Amino acid sequence: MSQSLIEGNRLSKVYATATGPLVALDNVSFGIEEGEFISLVGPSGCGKSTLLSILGGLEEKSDGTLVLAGKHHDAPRPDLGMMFQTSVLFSWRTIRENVKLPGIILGLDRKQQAERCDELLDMVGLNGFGDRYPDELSGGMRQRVALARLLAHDPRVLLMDEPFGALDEFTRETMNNELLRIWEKTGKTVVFVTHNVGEAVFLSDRIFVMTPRPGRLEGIIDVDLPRPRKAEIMRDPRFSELVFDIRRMLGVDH
Ligand SMILES: Nc1ncnc2c1ncn2[C@@H]1O[C@H](COP(=O)(O)OP(=O)(O)OP(=O)(O)O)[C@@H](O)[C@H]1O
Repeated sequence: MSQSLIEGNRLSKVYATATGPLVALDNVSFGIEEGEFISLVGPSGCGKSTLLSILGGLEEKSDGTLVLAGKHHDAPRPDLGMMFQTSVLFSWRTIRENVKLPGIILGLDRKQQAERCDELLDMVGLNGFGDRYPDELSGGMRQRVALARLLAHDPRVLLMDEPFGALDEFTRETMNNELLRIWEKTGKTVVFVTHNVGEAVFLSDRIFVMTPRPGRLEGIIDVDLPRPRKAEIMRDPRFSELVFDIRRMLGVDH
């Protein structure tokens, strides 16, 4: 059987805390295929960020194995990119300089990076904003910059931790549409953390449903909705059915 791009096998994470060991992830196994859009959903504290950090090589696992593109994986690497809820932009650098930063750190060709930066700003709808500073932009625009920066060094896998969680509902929907458009165009593999079940159904090929204490993978849901997806898909009875099934798995609708 061919190997998945990312394979987690019996992953566990135990944190040492003042009150004793805390099991944040318990025996989590999965495979993620190249080009898939995966969401991790579950209530606060079920281990979504911990799992994403382990996937990003930022956090050490306590047990289990993790393989990325056929190699054991436990440290940050250039074919991974991470994006967080707040954009962590450098306020003294222009938007263009912020977007180019990962490429500079990785020592990529500066001319190519400059061209790519302009293409990316265009792609995220920020054409003409390259010389502005982060403080001059709205929260939604700053997350667009973060998205362009995430793509700047052309990582194979995008790890996104509630990237639009701090945005208002309308901006979040716009960003979700943009993300899907970019994902369809670039064919990246995405792992996306969210509390929002509707957002996960709208975006994903498959949803990893997680439950807390200890953090477990309760089940994996195939989202059998057609693509490309537009907001109208939310009117599809199958959309509501999937949202309901996931909420029930999470114990929300009794
Ligand atoms: N560095 C740490 N030290 C000790 N405990 C931690 C640490 N990081 C996370 N935890 C604990 O591990 C569990 C899982 O946390 P995690 O942040 O992964 O959950 P989450 O599902 O991402 O939550 P949220 O949706 O609120 O961000 C929680 O009980 C949390 O308190």
